Amino acid sequence: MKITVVGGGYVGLVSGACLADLGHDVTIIDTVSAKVDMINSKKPPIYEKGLLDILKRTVGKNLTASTKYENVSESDVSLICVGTPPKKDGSANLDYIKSAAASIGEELKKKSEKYHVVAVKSTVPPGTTEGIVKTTVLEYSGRNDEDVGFSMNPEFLREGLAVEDFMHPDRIVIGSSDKRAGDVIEQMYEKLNGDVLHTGITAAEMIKYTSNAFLATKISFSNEIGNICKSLSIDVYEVMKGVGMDHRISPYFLNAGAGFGGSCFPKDVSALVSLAEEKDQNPILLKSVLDVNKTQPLKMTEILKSRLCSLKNKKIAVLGLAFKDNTDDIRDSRSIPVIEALILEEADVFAFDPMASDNMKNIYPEINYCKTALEALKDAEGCLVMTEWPEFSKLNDEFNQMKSKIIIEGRHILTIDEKEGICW
Ligand SMILES: NC(=O)C1=CN([C@@H]2O[C@H](COP(=O)(O)OP(=O)(O)OC[C@H]3O[C@@H](n4cnc5c(N)ncnc54)[C@H](O)[C@@H]3O)[C@@H](O)[C@H]2O)C=CC1
Ligand SMILES: O=C(O)[C@H]1O[C@H](OP(=O)(O)OP(=O)(O)OC[C@H]2O[C@@H](n3ccc(=O)[nH]c3=O)[C@H](O)[C@@H]2O)[C@H](O)[C@@H](O)[C@@H]1O
Repeated sequence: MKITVVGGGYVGLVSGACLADLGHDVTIIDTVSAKVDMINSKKPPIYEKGLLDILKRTVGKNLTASTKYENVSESDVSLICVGTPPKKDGSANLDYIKSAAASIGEELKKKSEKYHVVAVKSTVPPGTTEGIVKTTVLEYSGRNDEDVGFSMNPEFLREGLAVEDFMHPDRIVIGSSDKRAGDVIEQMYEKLNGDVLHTGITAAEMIKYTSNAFLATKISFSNEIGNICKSLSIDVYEVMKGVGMDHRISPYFLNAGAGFGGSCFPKDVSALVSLAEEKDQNPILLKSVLDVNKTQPLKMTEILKSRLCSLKNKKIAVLGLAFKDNTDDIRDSRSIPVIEALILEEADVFAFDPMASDNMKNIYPEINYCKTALEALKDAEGCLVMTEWPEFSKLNDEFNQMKSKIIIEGRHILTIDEKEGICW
């Protein structure tokens, strides 16, 4: 199958590379020429485990990247994977979606014999695929919806595990305007084993928001229970282990701590709140999910301040800058409000992250970036652990180099005894 992937970011690049690895002919289109050049040189612009090997196997054979849309009309499917970032009011900015749909439409105008399916993989509010993508593609192409099909095929991959998740999905959701379009998308995934669910287009759009909102709710719920547990001197991890053994609950996403970051949970829950409010609903549960998440990281600096009295001019180690382990992505990382608070308290911040320091330097050039955890910890008076990097579990003697061993953990990752959890 010939596939055009529009947008070469986390979702587009991983999806495009994996689809090429499954044997399809794939062209990734991105407006940023530096990204396109890197992909064509087999250098992933983002870090994802396994991605480099796939690019080595496929670029120059059945995977190519381009800034031009010229191959669209020859392909069977175009997958829209551009960003849908939050606007100031929390609603989703759909400008990139509209512009991608217009460019696809212009290309489809040129050769109009071949049946083509436009599928949206980006996370979009219900109504977007039909209300914006379909109308724009049909307007710009001059075609009708008999020879262009439309689908919404949400992506559920996690950063850091993106290749693994794409290749081994729990489910493949295919929302489509008609059976023909849905069957083309199903065929695209025929080599994968996930359960396939065909739905209407708006239901598929809503499945994506609901999945992310539910996972975010599990985390904020665990954090609230964790805060209660801390006040009662109970270990929330022991509690959640017992709770998660009920198969109706499941043990996943019950890790209490500094809260959820990343480019999707905060953005998607806010967009769902905004959608609900547009329809005169008051989504109190979802608003609380965001409220718990906002206050959670600041509890860490509060605890630290209560232990040290003042943070002024004190060396504080921040371990972990990425929003989670195995990624260099710092979007909405819980370490951002923590660094902000430490700067306000005039602390001397010494940060270490195995991958994300360069990205954080662009936001906070004024703090110190260390090459090792030891460099950050040596003579520090306090330490905040912000990311669940597995290698932090191996740290032991390094903590003995601290001036005072006050260690507040926002993730349940350390194995040493002298530590305090944010909510356990
Ligand atoms: N990052 C993730 O783990 C996941 C993201 N999603 C959703 O997928 C969508 C994309 O997310 P990411 O890949 O993280 O975004 P990203 O920001 O990493 O990538 C988007 C890419 O699209 C390109 N682009 C923008 N406008 C374009 C246009 N008109 N034509 C061609 N390229 C264009 C940008 O240059 C950028 O490289 C979002 O809706 C997100 O919510 C869904 C599942 C997982
Ligand atoms: O739509 C998306 O972009 C993606 O969002 C999340 O994936 P991702 O944000 O990459 O990472 P997660 O592993 O879900 O972690 C998100 C945040 O929650 C935190 N988290 C996770 C699990 C947990 O139990 N507790 C907890 O605080 C992590 O530290 C991290 O900050 C979803 O897990 C994916 O299914 C979805 O496709």
